Amino acid sequence: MRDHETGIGVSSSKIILIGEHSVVYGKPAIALPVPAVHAVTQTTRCLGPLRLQCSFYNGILNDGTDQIAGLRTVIPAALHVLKRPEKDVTITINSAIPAARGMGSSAAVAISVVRSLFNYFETPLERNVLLNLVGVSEKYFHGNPSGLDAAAASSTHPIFFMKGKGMEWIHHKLRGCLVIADSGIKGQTKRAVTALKQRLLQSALLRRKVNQLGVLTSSAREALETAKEEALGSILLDAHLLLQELGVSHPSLDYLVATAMKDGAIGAKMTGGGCGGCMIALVKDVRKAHDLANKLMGAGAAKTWIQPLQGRNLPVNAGFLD
Ligand SMILES: Nc1ncnc2c1ncn2[C@@H]1O[C@H](COP(=O)(O)OP(=O)(O)OP(=O)(O)O)[C@@H](O)[C@H]1O
Ligand SMILES: C[C@@](O)(CCO)CC(=O)[O-]
Repeated sequence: MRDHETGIGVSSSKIILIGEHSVVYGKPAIALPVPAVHAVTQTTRCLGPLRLQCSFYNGILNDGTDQIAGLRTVIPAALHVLKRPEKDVTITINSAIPAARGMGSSAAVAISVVRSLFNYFETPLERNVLLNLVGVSEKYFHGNPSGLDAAAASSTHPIFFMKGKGMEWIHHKLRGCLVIADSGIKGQTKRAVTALKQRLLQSALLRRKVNQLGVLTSSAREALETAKEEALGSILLDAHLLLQELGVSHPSLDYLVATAMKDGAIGAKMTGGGCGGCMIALVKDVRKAHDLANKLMGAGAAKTWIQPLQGRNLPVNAGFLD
C-alpha cells in the first residue's frame, strides 16, 4: 500500500445553539459546525520518533506536557486502529479555533489529527471510528463528555443530538445569522460540568431547570423547522436565563447577552461549557450581524465571528477518505 506524501485532515469548530449541560443528563441538544473557524492537520513522513508541532508544543509526542495529553492518547489509539507503528511521521496542527472558549477546540483538533492520519495511510475512516477515537481524548479534557462537541464539529450540517442515542441532521428553513462573541475569559467546561453535577445532587429545583432546558431544545427544533425566528430568539434567551440559574454563566457573558438584546438581537445566550468562553446572538441577516458584531466588540468582546444559519459549509470531507 502506498502512503500519501502528506495526509491532510480538517475539522470545523462548533457552536451549541441550545442544550449544553442538559445534554449530559440525557436531554437533546442542537449544535452546528462553524466551518469558517477550523483546524487543519498535516501528517508528513519523518524518520524517527513521532513528532508533534502545534501552538502548545513542538517536539517528540511522548515527551509532551499535560497540555497535549489528549493528543498523546488519541494519536497512538488511531495508529493502533491503522495497525501502524508510533514512528516515522510528523503531525503538524494549525488551528484558528480559540482554546477553551466553547468552540470545541479540543474535539476539532483531535478530529483533524485523526482525519489526517487516516488520509496519510490511505485508509477510509468511518464516522463511528472517528467519533470513538476522538472520544478518547475528549474524556481526558471533559471527564465524561456527552460526545456533542465531536459530533457537531465533524458534521456538515446542524445536528439534533442525544447522548448515547446518536444524532440527526436538521434541515431547517430559518434565514437568520448567528453572531458569536468571545468574552475573552477562558471557559472551564470540565469544572462547570463537575460543579453542576454536585449542585444537581442537592437541588430538585435545579434538576427541574435541566428538564426545562430539554423542553426548550425540542421547541427550538420546531422553531427552526417552521422558520419561526422570533420564537427561536425568545427560546435562546430563556435558555440563557436557565443556564445562569444553573450557575454556569459568567458576568462577562451576561453582559454581552444584555448588550446584544439591547442592540437588536432577536435572542442571545451563552454557548458551550460556560464560566467564560463565548456567547451567541441571533439576528435577522448578515448586515445586522456585522452591526451587532461591531457593537459587541465595543462592549468588550475579544473577537467575533458570523455564522449564517443557512451558511455554506466548508466541504470538510472533500478530498479526504471519510
Ligand atoms: N491548536 C491546538 N493544538 C493542539 N492542541 C490544542 C489546540 N487547541 C486546543 N488544543 C487542545 O485542547 C485543549 C483545550 O480543551 P478545552 O476542553 O479546555 O477547550 P475546548 O475544547 O475549546 O472546550 P469547550 O468547547 O468545551 O470550551 C487544549 O488544552 C489543548 O490540549
Ligand atoms: C457542557 C457540555 O454540554 C458541552 C461542552 O461544549 C459538556 C458535554 O456535552 O459533554
